[in-house]
Amino acid sequence: MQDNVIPHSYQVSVANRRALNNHNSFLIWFTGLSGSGKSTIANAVELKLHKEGIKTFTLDGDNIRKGINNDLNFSPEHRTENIRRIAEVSNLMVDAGLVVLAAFVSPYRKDRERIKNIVGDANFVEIYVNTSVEECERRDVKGLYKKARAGEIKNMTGISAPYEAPETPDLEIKTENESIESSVKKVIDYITPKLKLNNE
Ligand SMILES: Nc1ncnc2c1ncn2[C@@H]1O[C@H](COP(=O)(O)OS(=O)(=O)O)[C@@H](OP(=O)(O)O)[C@H]1O
Ligand SMILES: Nc1ncnc2c1ncn2[C@@H]1O[C@H](COP(=O)(O)OP(=O)(O)O)[C@@H](O)[C@H]1O
Repeated sequence: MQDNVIPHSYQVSVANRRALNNHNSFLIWFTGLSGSGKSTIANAVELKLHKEGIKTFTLDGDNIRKGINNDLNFSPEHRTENIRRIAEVSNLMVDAGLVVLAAFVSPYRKDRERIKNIVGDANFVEIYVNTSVEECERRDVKGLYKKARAGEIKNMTGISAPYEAPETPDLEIKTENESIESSVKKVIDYITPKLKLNNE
């Protein structure tokens, strides 16, 4: 379908943009159940980076499922398409020189593999926010687990739809007996060396 689409070659490269920003650009992908802590950690990490002068952007359900992906539901096929589009948007933002933080349930391993292929292995950090479904249900931040138990929500990840945990994430955060500050510090410690430009 795209055979006759021939990309233009641009004169400003991603390396030029990174150099201008004086930091590297890449995608930090948070995966985990609803209520596991993805948004909380991503937001706090972004704030810390922003205060350090790092150019960032956060992608999450609010700006994606209510906007560009408002045609998608929670069927396996639509979740796959949801993640594919987010990966493509992330790829553009990484090319634009940003540190992108993405917080999505992203329950399927093959979909997360595809993100890595789209943005490139070197530009992808996978963080598994590992919180048990029991704890997520106790937290029930948005009341969705209650609705799922009552049969009002179908395909609820962890209850009536699968979550395929990462086997070799770059970083695993277990939030159950850990403060938010401590989880955030683990992420910051992991990504800080990656912010340095490759030629430094
Ligand atoms: N059926 C079902 N399963 C899981 N989550 C549900 C569902 N229905 C609505 N929600 C709410 O939508 C948020 C998950 O959207 P995502 O785009 O991250 O999902 S996915 O990656 O496409 O699986 C998720 O947000 P978070 O709580 O921030 O994870 C939920 O609030
Ligand atoms: N170590 C932790 N890291 C992140 N969230 C935590 C942690 N400990 C407790 N929480 C709580 O868990 C909830 C996570 O909700 P949220 O960030 O919206 O999850 P998600 O984005 O994965 O759906 C918040 O109420 C948060 O205060």
